[in-house]
Amino acid sequence: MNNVLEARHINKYFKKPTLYHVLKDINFEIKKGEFVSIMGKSGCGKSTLLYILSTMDTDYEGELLLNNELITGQDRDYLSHIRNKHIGFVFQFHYLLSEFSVLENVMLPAKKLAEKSEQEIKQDAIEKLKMLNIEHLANKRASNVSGGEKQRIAIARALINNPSIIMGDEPTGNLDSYNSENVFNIFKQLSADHNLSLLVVTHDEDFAKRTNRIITMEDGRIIS
Ligand SMILES: Nc1ncnc2c1ncn2[C@@H]1O[C@H](COP(=O)(O)OP(=O)(O)OP(=O)(O)O)[C@@H](O)[C@H]1O
Repeated sequence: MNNVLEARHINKYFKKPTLYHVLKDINFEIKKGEFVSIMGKSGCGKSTLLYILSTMDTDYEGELLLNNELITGQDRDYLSHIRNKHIGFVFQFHYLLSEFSVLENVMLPAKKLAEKSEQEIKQDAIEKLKMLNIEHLANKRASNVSGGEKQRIAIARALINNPSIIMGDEPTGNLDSYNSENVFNIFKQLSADHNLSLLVVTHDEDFAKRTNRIITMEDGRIIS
């Protein structure tokens, strides 16, 4: 009952250029507060799986549940709403809008959700920046901060709607070891102190070893 995310018998086929069975009977669950990593060689299907789990790709077989609600088969508008409300994303590249301020970047997903006033959203964004020790950057342009700071801003943005789960696709892939460690510690703290679930695709074994659980994929299957 405590599952935030559940994948049941997920299969995925790419139909072009030839039929390719890319995900093969994927089953797993992520509990509240769990910090889980996904590892596997290049091409084993990690990004394809993350795309499905994040509700972006709906062309698959099987069932996906988010907070015990069946997500599979819901229409696009509903999925977009669910995604914005319950899932925070942190990518290898931060995708911040460079001409906007740091504060405006963090506020954007909450504005899109449109459930709070501008003033409330601003307060929430400042609170997230404080949580990540980057409140002093609030009024800087996003283009004028360092790489490590950009990733912390991206994490603040991922947290703005108080999601149930953070999904990361190589979130430390573009960072040096100091900043990677920083991101790891932030994730660890979010899971331990805020009971947030995290699911992170990574090639970094040192990072993965220190998460609660490693899901290892090989040739489209979970092997451990
Ligand atoms: N749109 C597509 N059409 C056909 N095949 C695809 C498509 N997207 C990915 N693939 C293939 O599916 C397989 C899984 O790709 P995926 O990107 O999920 O791997 P990955 O484990 O994330 O790899 P990496 O670690 O390099 O990011 C690969 O063989 C890839 O070439």
